[in-house]
Amino acid sequence: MKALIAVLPGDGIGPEVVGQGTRLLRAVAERFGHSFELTEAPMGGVAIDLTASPLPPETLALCQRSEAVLLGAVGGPKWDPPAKVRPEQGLLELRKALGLYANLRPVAPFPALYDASSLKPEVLRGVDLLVVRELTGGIYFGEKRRDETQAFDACVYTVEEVVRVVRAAATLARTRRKRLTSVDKANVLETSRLWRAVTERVVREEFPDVELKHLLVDACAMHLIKRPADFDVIVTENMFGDILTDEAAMLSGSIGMLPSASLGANRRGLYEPIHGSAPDIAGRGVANPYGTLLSVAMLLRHSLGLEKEARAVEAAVATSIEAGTLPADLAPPGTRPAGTEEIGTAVLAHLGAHR
Ligand SMILES: NC(=O)C1=CN([C@@H]2O[C@H](COP(=O)(O)OP(=O)(O)OC[C@H]3O[C@@H](n4cnc5c(N)ncnc54)[C@H](O)[C@@H]3O)[C@@H](O)[C@H]2O)C=CC1
Ligand SMILES: CC(C)CC(=O)C(=O)O
Ligand SMILES: [Mg+2]
Repeated sequence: MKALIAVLPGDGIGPEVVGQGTRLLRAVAERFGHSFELTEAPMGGVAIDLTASPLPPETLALCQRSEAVLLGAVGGPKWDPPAKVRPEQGLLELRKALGLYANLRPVAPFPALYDASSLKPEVLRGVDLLVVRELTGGIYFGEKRRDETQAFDACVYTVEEVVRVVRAAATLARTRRKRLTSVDKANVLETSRLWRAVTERVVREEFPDVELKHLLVDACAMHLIKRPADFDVIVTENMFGDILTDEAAMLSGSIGMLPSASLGANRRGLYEPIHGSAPDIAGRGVANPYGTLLSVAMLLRHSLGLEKEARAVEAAVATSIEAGTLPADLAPPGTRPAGTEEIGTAVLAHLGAHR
């Protein structure tokens, strides 16, 4: 198949991990007989430096005409306040402009990495959960104001915004263990009371075969590390999903392991690891690229419909991890960690074996 893929490396370790992602996409195209046209564009801090805008119109237009977007990460101290324009605004605008309201963040720790996690192996055994985070509403997109004495961030959710993300999550739950946990703060927030009522109605009327439970977000943070194997699909609002998935990443051993897919009404999707630009390790060639490589698998599956290729990538990643090719954030003490590029090379080598 032919596909146009936009590539937005971004800032910090973004270009390092995305570099391995594009190598992998080219290798998949070559080995499976596809034609992927990869076009790079600036987004985030690098775009502010070039154009004064974190999401230049040309970058947005490229993403809009592409089948999929592969992104690294944006942000860094260079663009922190007092800078007026922030790289993160570009990412929020891009998600909104592409209508990507459902952010899928799977958490399925590799057994070979149980010892790298701060949790006990017996807690991690059997963990296979999917967080569906609402991505284009809530407090990240509400009106913001600030004066000398106070600041204000509005959190707004409409019924329609909740309906569509809950439908997406329940549809995914149907393909899994049919268990959906909706996470909110309905004991305090009005938006959460709306969220809970709408979720109840949508699941009862449209997904009677899916078991629905509700959890308050603070309790969910606890249950996620106490009994993570009990969860199947979690659906939650934008900010709660952002925070809970950084926490859930610790089940997998490192934040560098988790991929994501951001989807909307059509097949076009944005694929990115869940981590940020990691300025503390940028430029050293040591960043963990596995989250990005697994995001490539999600891109192949969700936007291009290439299931066989997606599985081949996931199998190559699993083989590389089982073979002990581990970056500094995962390598056991006393072992030599593999660099970012070395990991990319190992995964390409294993891809041949998993055709
Ligand atoms: N989607 C995006 O583009 C995101 C951007 N950010 C931005 O990134 C910048 C840094 O934010 P932080 O809070 O430090 O979060 P971060 O996720 O960039 O880093 C947190 C910690 O995890 C480590 N880490 C992250 N990814 C890693 C990887 N692939 N391999 C090895 N170690 C990794 C970092 O070295 C750091 O110690 C900020 O400007 C923030 O706004 C943060 C989250 C998401
Ligand atoms: C706008 C982003 C920086 C928010 C974030 O942390 C994420 O999407 O994971
Ligand atoms: Mg985050």
